Amino acid sequence: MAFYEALAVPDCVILLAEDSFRSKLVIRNTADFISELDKILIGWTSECNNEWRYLRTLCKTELFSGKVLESQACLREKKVMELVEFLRSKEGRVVNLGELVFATVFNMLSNVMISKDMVNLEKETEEDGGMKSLIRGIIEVDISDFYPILGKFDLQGLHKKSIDLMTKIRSKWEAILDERRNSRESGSSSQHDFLETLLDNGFTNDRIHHQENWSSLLECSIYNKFPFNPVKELLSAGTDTSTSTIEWAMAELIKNVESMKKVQDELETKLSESDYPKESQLLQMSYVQACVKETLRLHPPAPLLLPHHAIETCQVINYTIPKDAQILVNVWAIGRDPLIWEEPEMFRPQRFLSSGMDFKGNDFEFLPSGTGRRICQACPWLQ
Ligand code: HEM
Repeated sequence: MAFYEALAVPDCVILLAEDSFRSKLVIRNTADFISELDKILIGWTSECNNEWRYLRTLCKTELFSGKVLESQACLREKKVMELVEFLRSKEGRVVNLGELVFATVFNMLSNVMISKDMVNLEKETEEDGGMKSLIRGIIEVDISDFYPILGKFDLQGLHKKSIDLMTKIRSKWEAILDERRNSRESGSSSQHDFLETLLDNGFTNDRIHHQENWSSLLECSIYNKFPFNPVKELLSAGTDTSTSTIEWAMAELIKNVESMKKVQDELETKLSESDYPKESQLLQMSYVQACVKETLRLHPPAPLLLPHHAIETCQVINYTIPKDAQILVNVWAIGRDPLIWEEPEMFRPQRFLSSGMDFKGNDFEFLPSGTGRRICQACPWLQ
């Protein structure tokens, strides 16, 4: 059994597997990178400064508290039912499940954020303005986000593409903001969404857009690819992670007939008495929950988490972690470590049935949502 140690460096937690340290932790000097990240985004800011703390608290109370999540359950259930109805209407025809799940998750989140569907299940329409491909473009991973030294070579040709994308997205968001401000001014806005919370809390358009930094941000490698306001950041953080988990779960279940049968049996038994699936019923579906965990073990949507940074030099076992090192925790490798997991490459949901292990960041062998103070904001509450 590998020995794992959690080291609380201020600002981050480093996880070590004693015997295979190097393969699970990548460290590099990032002084330049860090100076770029002093601007404000929840997930990509290097510092747990006041702005980060403020946004994180705002998200916690307004989006992810038990009470808020419960009050929004019917909205998510409605979106799931729309997807089911849509699939029913396509019976016997080929559908792209990944695209449909992406649109469903995106609309779940956009309704919470701005009380609107932003993409159409059937195809991209004039109304959604091609939002789906814009968001897909933003979350395309740029290798230089993890290895900034490669940034100047723009190996994937993403630099120019990102600037075009961000300009388009910005103009769409300006229209949404203007519309909302106008309806607030005329007293006709009755929305209770996250955008309303931001406006109630005094967020100006400039602050929402980080307008004052706009031109300088375009110069820097990370910022020109990532959304500049909390609404957009949450939309992109939540959509691809959830979609990839659902796509991988379906792919694994299609390959593993026995597991698929168990899922179908559980769904049939637990859902037999209701007209439509309710989130509260998920609590009784232990096998479905085990499948989600097993999917996240094998296919974590953020295999290296987000980059962490050591704010002071420290010693971990025999290794010196230098001040300003950027730390990438390879949770993909940890999730497949043969010293921890029996038959690690196999999809075996039953391993979670008796283990009590979850993704709240307390079990260092299984960290799909990270751990410590920078743990995913949404995951610990999604049990
Ligand atoms: C399957 C679903 C998801 C997975 C596996 C996941 C995973 C992660 C991971 C690994 C991190 C970085 C943690 C670290 O570096 O220590 C993260 C951060 C974050 N996630 Fe998620 N995520 C998911 C869904 C969501 C959703 C639905 C939202 C919001 C609607 C969200 C919002 C965030 C935010 C705001 C952060 C940054 C937190 C901070 O740095 O303070 N995530 N997530």
